[in-house]
Amino acid sequence: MVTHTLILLRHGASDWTCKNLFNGWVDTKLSDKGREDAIKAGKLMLEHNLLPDVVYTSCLSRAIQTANILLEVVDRLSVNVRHSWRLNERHYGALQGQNRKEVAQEYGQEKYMLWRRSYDVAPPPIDDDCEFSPVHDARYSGLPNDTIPRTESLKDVEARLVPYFNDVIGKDIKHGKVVLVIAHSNSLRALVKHIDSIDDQDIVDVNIPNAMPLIYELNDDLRPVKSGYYLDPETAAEAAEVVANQGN
Ligand SMILES: O=C(O)[C@@H](CO)OP(=O)(O)O
Repeated sequence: MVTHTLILLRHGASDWTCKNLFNGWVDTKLSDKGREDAIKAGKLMLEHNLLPDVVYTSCLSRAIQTANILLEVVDRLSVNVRHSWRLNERHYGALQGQNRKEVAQEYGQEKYMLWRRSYDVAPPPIDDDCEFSPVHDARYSGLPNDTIPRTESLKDVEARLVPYFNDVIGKDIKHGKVVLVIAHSNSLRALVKHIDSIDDQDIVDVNIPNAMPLIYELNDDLRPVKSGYYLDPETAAEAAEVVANQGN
């Protein structure tokens, strides 16, 4: 049976992640640590001879910066990098720009975790006149106004992302290209949920660490031949635990 390689990677740490702020669709940039994260991820992929033929990223700078740094490390700056808003982080609504710890303290741990990790509960929506709203951002000017989210649950992310995975990214995978997808904590949770057929309840416990390559071998139907695995499972598990506890 022919299998195809898909590599999923969350961008390196952003400047806001380091300050414990919710990012969402806000165009935060990589921190110094995030740049180092991207270099390490590239080196690890090089060590394992996992070299992308094509890269898909979101429209957000932290993912694009990660792609650029990583491609330089693996000496593949010439590969196509395709951007899509469908790979963007989940829109965190009115929580964008707020401190995780303060949100947890103000609304309580249960609500905080419901907003952060539940499948179908979205945070309160952002106002269009808020400085963190994407409605006036030129990169989304081609989208109908009602397609631009004001908040999203993981379910909403899955709905906008899975068709793009199946119809666009999937085409390259089926053509035998090694595909690297560089996205975000929650857009990758939605993708992993879809690929691994994870239950709505169980996805609550899945956390994706920054810049840890997660490898899938897929068949022609884009179904996993075996479950996804991290190239450095121990470090990935520790880093996922840190993500899970952010804000506690
Ligand atoms: O801030 C965000 O948008 C995400 C990380 O990118 O946060 P969390 O992991 O808490 O969902």
